[in-house]
Amino acid sequence: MAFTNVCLWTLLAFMLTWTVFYVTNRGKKATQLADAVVEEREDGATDVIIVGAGVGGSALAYALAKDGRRVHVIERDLREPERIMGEFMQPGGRLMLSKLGLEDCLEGIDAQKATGMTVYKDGKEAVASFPVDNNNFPFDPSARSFHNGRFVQRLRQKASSLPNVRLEEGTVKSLIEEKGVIKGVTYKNSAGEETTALAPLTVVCDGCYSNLRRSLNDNNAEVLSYQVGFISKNCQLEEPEKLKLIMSKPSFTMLYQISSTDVRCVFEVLPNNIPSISNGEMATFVKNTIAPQVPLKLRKIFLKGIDEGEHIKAMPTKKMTATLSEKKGVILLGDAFNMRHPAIASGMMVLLSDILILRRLLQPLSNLGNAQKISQVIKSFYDIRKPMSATVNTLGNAFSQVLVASTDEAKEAMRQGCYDYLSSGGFRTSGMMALLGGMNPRPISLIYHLCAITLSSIGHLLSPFPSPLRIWHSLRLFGLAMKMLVPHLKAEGVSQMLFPVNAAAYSKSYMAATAL
Ligand SMILES: Cc1cc2nc3c(=O)[nH]c(=O)nc-3n(C[C@H](O)[C@H](O)[C@H](O)COP(=O)(O)OP(=O)(O)OC[C@H]3O[C@@H](n4cnc5c(N)ncnc54)[C@H](O)[C@@H]3O)c2cc1C
Repeated sequence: MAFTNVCLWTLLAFMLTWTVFYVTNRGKKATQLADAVVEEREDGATDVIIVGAGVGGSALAYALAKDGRRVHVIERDLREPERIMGEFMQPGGRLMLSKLGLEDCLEGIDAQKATGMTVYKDGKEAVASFPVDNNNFPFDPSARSFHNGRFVQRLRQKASSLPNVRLEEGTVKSLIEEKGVIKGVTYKNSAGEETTALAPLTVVCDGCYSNLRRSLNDNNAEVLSYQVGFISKNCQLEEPEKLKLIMSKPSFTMLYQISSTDVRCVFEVLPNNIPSISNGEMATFVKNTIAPQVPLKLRKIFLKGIDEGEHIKAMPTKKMTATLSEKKGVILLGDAFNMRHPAIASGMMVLLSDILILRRLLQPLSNLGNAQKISQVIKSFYDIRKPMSATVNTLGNAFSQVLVASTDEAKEAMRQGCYDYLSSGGFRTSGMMALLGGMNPRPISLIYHLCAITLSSIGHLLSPFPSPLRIWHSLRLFGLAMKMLVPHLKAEGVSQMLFPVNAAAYSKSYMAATAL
């Protein structure tokens, strides 16, 4: 007893000493920072240069200009983009848009309401809806799907309608750097002249093919697969409010309404086996391999686009963990900063959440020329974004792996388990849909549901009785699940992800009903 008491008191004393040391040290650091001689730059009329006016660059330009910053956005091509990415805005993303005052950019573009999805596997189907009674989500629980280019144009118009935003067509060639501080960019303007722009802060938001990232960090994107898509025009899906997810082979196929008359058809192919689009092999692959797996009631619409010779496009799907740059005076954002598999269509949501966080952190700074303070902002930004970004990144990467068909019994059991879980209704379905919709960005909930899927898949595999072979497959399935989850957790930072206070703070600040 006496020994236990001594141990407890020693531990308490240690913790008290550590706390006092930590608090004092933090105080000292803060004072040092305030006293530090910081370089205040006066670079003329611009506060922020933004490279790229895609989803992120345009939204950020609007947010910062609303706070009074003078923003110069340089975009390579101001025509309406035609892409097969960024066509589905999750409910969580719509909440972020509304907090940024940009919700009206989803209006006037014939965007379609989506309330969930219908999942198809081996002749069976199940409906999974976004939960309508989620007390933690203070917004309309529905998504919107649309032509990405129309949405981007609305964002650009909205940003450039502000007098303190200058949106210019030009291609940024390089960043101007002096002693580790980014001072601006060199770019080719629409007249073809090489010129420069200077500002105390440069935000690089040049998308998934970013050229500028290389001069800021050595982060490399990993190509996971390709998404191949085309549009079937002048048609409407049965129950158009539900995205159709088909668990096909080699991986998933999706159909969703992107306007009142256009249906996006998209499927995934693995990197080592991509039929050529230009010589017609892809169209044949669609007809002979993918179409027969599309349920009969959807097949006519699926084939319509191919039969009418609609353009087929392929996009690499990539993943890249977020890494901070050592350089000062610069922020990387959007796909140039962080990417996850797009199976759960959430890249824009993470990006808009990032913009909200950055905007809030930058608001107290009267002058963006204090490179040291900007560095502090970036470090805080990196931590605050974790609940949303880590949940979405881990879910996207794990979900995409589960959706790949396999002849391996353990992998297939996991895939079946995922279908069963999503189609079971009740708490399991609503929990997963809240995660997929960005309505509950809590890593701990994600881990809970991923573990539950694993355990129910194992239960399924062992039934009706646990033979030695079934036990062996179950153990392998468990190993696979760990292999799927652990690297993602490690990449996102276990402690940052699992510390529940971070998620609670994020929800309180960024998911609350109140405007920012
Ligand atoms: C196949 C696929 C499907 C996806 N589907 C979805 C989805 O349904 N929902 C979702 O939320 N997310 C989805 N995503 C992710 C989402 O599209 C991205 O996260 C989002 O578009 C990133 O926005 P961004 O502003 O970083 O980049 P972008 O929107 O790509 O914008 C980058 C801009 O920078 C410009 N630019 C590039 N280089 C230069 C330069 N040197 N100088 C000047 N300008 C330059 C480009 O022209 C472009 O306008 C998908 C991704 C993929 C790959």
